[in-house]
Parts: sequence; structure tokens; C-alpha cells
Amino acid sequence: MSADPRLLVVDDEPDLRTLYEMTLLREGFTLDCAGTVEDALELLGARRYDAVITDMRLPDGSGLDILRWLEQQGRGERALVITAYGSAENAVEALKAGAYDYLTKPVDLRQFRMVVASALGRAPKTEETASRGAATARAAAAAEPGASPPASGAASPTSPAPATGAMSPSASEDAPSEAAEASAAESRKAPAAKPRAAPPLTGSTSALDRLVGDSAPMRQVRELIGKVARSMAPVLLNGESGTGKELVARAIHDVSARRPQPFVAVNSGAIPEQLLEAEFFGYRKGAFTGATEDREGFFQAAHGGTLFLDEIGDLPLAMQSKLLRALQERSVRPVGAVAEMPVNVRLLSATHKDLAAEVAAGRFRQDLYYRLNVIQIRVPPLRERMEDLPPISARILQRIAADAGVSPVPQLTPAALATLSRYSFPGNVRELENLLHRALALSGGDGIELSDLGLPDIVLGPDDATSESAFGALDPALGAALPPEARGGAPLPDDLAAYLDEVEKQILLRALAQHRNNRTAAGASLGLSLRQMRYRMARLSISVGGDEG
Ligand SMILES: Nc1ncnc2c1ncn2[C@@H]1O[C@H](COP(=O)(O)OP(=O)(O)OP(=O)(O)O)[C@@H](O)[C@H]1O
Repeated sequence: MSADPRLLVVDDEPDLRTLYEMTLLREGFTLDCAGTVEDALELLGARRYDAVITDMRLPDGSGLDILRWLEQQGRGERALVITAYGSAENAVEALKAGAYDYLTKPVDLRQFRMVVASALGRAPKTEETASRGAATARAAAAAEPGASPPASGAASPTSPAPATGAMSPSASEDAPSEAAEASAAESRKAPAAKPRAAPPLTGSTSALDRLVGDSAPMRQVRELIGKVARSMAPVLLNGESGTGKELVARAIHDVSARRPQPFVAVNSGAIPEQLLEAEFFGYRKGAFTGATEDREGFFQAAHGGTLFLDEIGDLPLAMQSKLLRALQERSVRPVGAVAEMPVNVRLLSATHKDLAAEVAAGRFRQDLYYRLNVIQIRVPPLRERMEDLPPISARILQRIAADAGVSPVPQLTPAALATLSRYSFPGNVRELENLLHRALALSGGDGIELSDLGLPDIVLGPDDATSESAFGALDPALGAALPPEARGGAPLPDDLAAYLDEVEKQILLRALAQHRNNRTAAGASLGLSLRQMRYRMARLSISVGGDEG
């Protein structure tokens, strides 16, 4: 970008053009203006700009026409679209069409300056926004146990305030340098964040590098990360627990121009309902008993950067409304404050739930779903990309060994890897991490053996089984298949459906192996028709090569 950014403003109303012009000139930009799509395209054909700001409705077309032209021409201008108030459809359409961001009419000039500055990767000149450094320190300092919010009130929490800090201690530097801030951003976490299996690598390794796997689904995820990183469009990450949704969110942040700014990850499902508002939006000193200092919330902490709301499907309806308002207004009101404060935050969210079904069931607001789900990225379960298992395992072992000071890095033996690749990993990559942690602790030498993995017996075939099945003595066919949990005395599974799926899957896989992947023969050996066999294989994501029966 040039030192003196040049902008193109497209609006057919002369008064509005003048207003935008005056605002932007004060910010030190050079401007060109157009009143129609045709004039805009002529100007764009003649020169390049740093950003284009366009109204959605124009006399000879729509702002989307300009977006499409920019896209077709492979142009680098960031586009901001101004839409009619309350027209979420237009905003979503613009973001999908490649707009960097949108603004709604009547345009709030403070917001306008902020959004334009954000598109150009700089701070607004004529306005001070939240002073993050000091506020972040306050946040950590105010995070003392025992603070209590007010007893009642529509906008106030009704019981004890956060018992733990809003962020990890690393967020408490008073005036962090850019580098320190970038690495602090790595580890900022909601208090109630679930314990994670392994800490991230050092701040210098980007999350995209840490996202291992070259399978087709992961290549697609990586491609989407690159695309969505260029805009402010909200992204909803969908996938089972432990698949890497947070890692993908971090990667989007790392690839975007927001990388030097904070990445704040919040586990929405783990925050007590009565504390949500104070945690999200912060509070003012004196807002409730024990609020001895102002404290910023997640939105202020993520100002300029990215806010990642994990388990968004767990937010109660009342909080969903407040979140929607914050997104629409781009400002938040801390508990106990009179005024709203503008926030410049890119929102990413994640869920393992089917949010559309939650909407249908009345548990999730449709308008919020619509706003969050502008772009959806599905992070596939590990069992759908088993070719990624060896490189992911190798990377995890490398990291665990480095943390534990173990050298050389132990490798999985071929037998251990082969057995692991038959497992369906209901807990996905996190389960693999836990398993390898345990295995590394148990293994004595350079190689991790099958016996170090501590896999459930159901994964081990008859050749792998380390102990003889007691059930097998009664009925060899059943005994080979039935795990200890199915017999008396052993601990019960905590998810029966997933457990039975695993049992079924292992049986189908063994039958297929015995019949050289012939589905008809394998099915017949189990008393199933080809149709039934196909159905079960599809349900359990089992695929075998070839098209034969
Ligand atoms: N492709 C991958 N390569 C290497 N490590 C990965 C990969 N995917 C996930 N991980 C690691 O697995 C662990 C779980 O990932 P992450 O927390 O991102 O999952 P999640 O989908 O957000 O889980 P949850 O829904 O339970 O919050 C993390 O330690 C992460 O670094």
C-alpha cells in the first residue's frame, strides 16, 4: 500500500459523498468519487486504489457489480459496502461476494473511520479507540476471586463475578511490544476454557504451519483459510470435538492482516450464564460489589484482532441477543457503563452442534445464526483423513519429545501405526495427542510399540490382542469381537452409541479384510445383504477400494 492511500467512494447521493469525502480527507486519504457503477468501473479501469467504498444501491446497478468486477479482474482493492439498515441479507451477500467488510446506513462516522482504517491495516487518525495495553493489564488485575456483580437488573449479572481471570497471565503486560503481544495473543484464553491436551508451539510458529495434513479435505480447509483471511466476514467452524477448529481459527488470524493484534479464544460453553455479559463486554468500577476497577471484556481484549467464540451453540438465548446487538452495532456497553464503546473485532465461531437444527428447535436465534454463518468451514473428523495420521503423529511426537527433553524423537513402529490407522478416533486429533503423550511416557526406547498405545481392546485384532478373551472361551466368534466393557466387572463405556459404533466398525473391517474387500461376501458372512452392508459402511465412514460388490 502507498504511503498516501487512495480511495474510491461510490454513492449516488451527493450529500453523502460529501460527508464521506470530508471524513476521509481529514484522515489524510486521497479520494476519487463516482455516482454510478459505470463511472466507478471507468475510474477503476484507469488506476488502482487501496480501497473502494461503495453503496449497495446505485442507479445503474449494485455495489455487488463492482465487487464482481474486482474479483474477475483479480484486483487487490479491499471493498467496503454500505447497506440499508437492517438488511442482514445484503450484508451477508456482500461479504460472500468478497467484500472486506460492510457498514449499515445511517453510517456512524466513528465506525466508518474505524472500518476504513481496518481495511487499510492502520489505526484511525482522528480518534482514539480503546487503549488496549493498559486495559489488558487492568483486566488481569481485576480478575480477583470474590468480586460480585449487582444483585439484579436487566443488563446486569446476578451472582458472583468472574472467579478467575478473563485471560491467561501472559495477557497482563502493561504496554506489550508488537512481538510480545503477538505471542501473548497465542495463549490468551477464557478462564473457563477447557483444558487442552497440549500447549501451542512457540509464538513464532504460525498456526497454519501447525495444521498438519495433506489429505484432500485438509487441503480444502487450508485453501479456505487463505480465502477467508482476506476479509472481515464471520466464519463458522463446524466439526467434531478435537478436530482442530481452534487451530483453524488461529490459522485464519495468523494469515490475516490482524496477525500482530490479539487472538482471543473463548469457550462460551464453560462460562456461568450470570457472568457472560461481564466476561464478554467488561464492567465499570463500582458496577457491583467487588468491582473495584474497570475491567475489559473479551471484545475489548480482542480489539483490532480476532475473537474466537468456541462452542457458540451453548450460549443461552439471552446472551445470543446481546451478542447479535454487539455485532450489528460494532460496539459494546460494559456492565455499569453509560456509553457504548466501539470495537473493531473479527468474529470467528465454532460448534460441534448442528446449529441449523438448533435454530429449528428454537434454541438458537436464526438472525444470529445467519450473521455468524456467512462462511462455513467444516473441519473433518480424523477418521475421514487417515492418510494424515502418520504426519500428524510425527509432528505431535516431535512436540511432546521436545517439551519433555526426550531425544531422539521416538517413532511409532509400523505395527503400532497400522493398528492406530484402524482406530476411528472419536476424540479426533486431541485423542491422538493424549494417546501419544501416554505412549511416550510408557515407551522405554526409540520406538513406540503397539503395547505402549493402550488402545481399547476392540481396536486390536486377534493377532494384536495382548490378553485372551474370557468370553472367547464360551463363544470364540463373539469373544474376539466383544470388548471387556461388555462383560461383567469391567468399567462401563461413557458413550454407548459411539462405543457400539466402534464395535460394529471393527467387525465390518475384519470381515472385509477376510473377504478381500468384497462387500457382498463380507456382508453375507455377517448375515447382511449388500444393501445393508453398504448402508452400514457409509454410516461408519468405511471405504474400500474398487467398485465390486
Ligand atoms: N491438523 C492438525 N495437525 C496438528 N495438530 C492438530 C491438528 N488438528 C488439531 N491439532 C491439535 O489437536 C488439539 C485439538 O485441536 P483443537 O483444540 O483446535 O480442536 P477443536 O476442534 O477446537 O476442539 P473442541 O471442539 O473440543 O474445542 C490441539 O492441540 C491442536 O493443536
